[in-house]
Amino acid sequence: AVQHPLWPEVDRVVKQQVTMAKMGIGECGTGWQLFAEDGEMKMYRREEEVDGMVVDPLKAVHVVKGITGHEVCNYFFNPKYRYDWETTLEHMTVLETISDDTMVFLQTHKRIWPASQRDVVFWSHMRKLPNGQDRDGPDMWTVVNNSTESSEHPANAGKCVRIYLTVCLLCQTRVHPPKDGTPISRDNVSCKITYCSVVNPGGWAPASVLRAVYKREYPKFLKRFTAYVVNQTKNQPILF
Ligand SMILES: CCCCCc1ccc(-c2ccc(S(=O)(=O)CCO)cc2)cc1CCc1ccccn1
Repeated sequence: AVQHPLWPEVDRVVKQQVTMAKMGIGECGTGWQLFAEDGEMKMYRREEEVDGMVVDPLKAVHVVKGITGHEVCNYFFNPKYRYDWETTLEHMTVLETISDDTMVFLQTHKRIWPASQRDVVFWSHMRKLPNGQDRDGPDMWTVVNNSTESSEHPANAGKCVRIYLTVCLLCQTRVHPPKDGTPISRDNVSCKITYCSVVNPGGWAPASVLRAVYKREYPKFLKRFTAYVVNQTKNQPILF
């Protein structure tokens, strides 16, 4: 089949992001600070600035009972659910459907005072990853979102400041088979979620405002999103 022009970049960025997401916090270099903790969820950030702008990389690790990596990635990737869980989303447009696992989105996020409103254009790709070493272990699933250009939606042409991001959601399903050989239920599965993001806020925004936004919004986003997936799947057959 003829390759889409974005495909080589998608494949390269996905492999690069998954490799980094798999690395433990200790292996990801120094300077990571734990800035939020809630039960199984631990959120780290590194304070980094590029041209005086805050671009703090973020890495969150969470373990959620009762859901699988395939289910988590489906609800994160599929646009039809996004308004249900993405609290700061004002508008989302699918600019292009490249394939059933690769799409291009335009999103405008609600304005956060005193900064100006932001928008973002990114490709989003969902993929099952071979689990390599242990053949019979459950697979890993990932969704990678990466900023891209759109000639129809040039950056900073309207009221919004264009942000640039790379996001990786990496999910590993864990199955704890019941001792008595009964069929596996949702009580026997859990999902280890690693969420990595680097966001360049585009135009200038005060470092204190950005860091306050991230400190408030990221824990809220991950808790709300995972609770949403638990609620959506609880009475459905398990999707491995
Ligand atoms: C002055 C504020 C400037 C930054 C605002 C900003 C930046 C990035 C994003 C954002 C974060 C995650 C994604 S995603 O993981 O791809 C999921 C699909 O939506 C896409 C966009 C959002 C927001 C708005 C504030 C904010 C910060 C975190 C989390 C949520 N909201």
